[in-house]
Amino acid sequence: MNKVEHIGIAVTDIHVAGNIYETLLNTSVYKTETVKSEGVLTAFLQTGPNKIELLQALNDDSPIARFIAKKGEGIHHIAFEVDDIVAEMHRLKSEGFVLLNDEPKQGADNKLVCFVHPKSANGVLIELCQGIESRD
Ligand SMILES: CC[C@H](C(=O)O)C(=O)SCCNC(=O)CCNC(=O)[C@H](O)C(C)(C)COP(=O)(O)OP(=O)(O)OC[C@H]1O[C@@H](n2cnc3c(N)ncnc32)[C@H](O)[C@@H]1OP(=O)(O)O
Ligand SMILES: [Co+2]
Repeated sequence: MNKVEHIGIAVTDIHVAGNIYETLLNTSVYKTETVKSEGVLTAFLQTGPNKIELLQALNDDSPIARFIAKKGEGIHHIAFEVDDIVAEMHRLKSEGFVLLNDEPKQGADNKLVCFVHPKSANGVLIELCQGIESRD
């Protein structure tokens, strides 16, 4: 695990939240992206080396919709950058962590991602991210 790649925040309206975080961080949303496979619309902001990913549900089946229904808006996950997501998935699995996908899957912002169940990490949903351009 190299560093925190982004912090994911579940929001009901990505435009309202985007304006709030642009003012708060004194920066602009640099990318919005729909990830249909995840049922999410995302918006990214960067301040220094840190990224914030705002996430709005595309439909009621979205994990974001279920999260907000249960817990309201707020921090949804912490994503870590890894060099080799397959190797990290094997390592975590061998250490007994519960992975939510068996293969890396397409994430936002040009990443391959995998999620670790919150029950494996003291109630925190963890995302592993590998930049697609860094794959050989
Ligand atoms: C990929 C695009 C983008 C990117 O960065 O590239 C993203 O980050 S997309 C983010 C959205 N996608 C995901 O979150 C995929 C992984 N998530 C899941 O598979 C589910 O959301 C899961 C399994 C974490 C929860 O599923 P579900 O909500 O259907 O189940 P429960 O409501 O029964 O939850 C089980 C248990 O976990 C607690 N929970 C749920 N979500 C979270 C969370 N984000 N953080 C912490 N805890 C969470 C929930 O409260 C239940 O606990 P319990 O004690 O039983 O109430
Ligand atoms: Co994320």
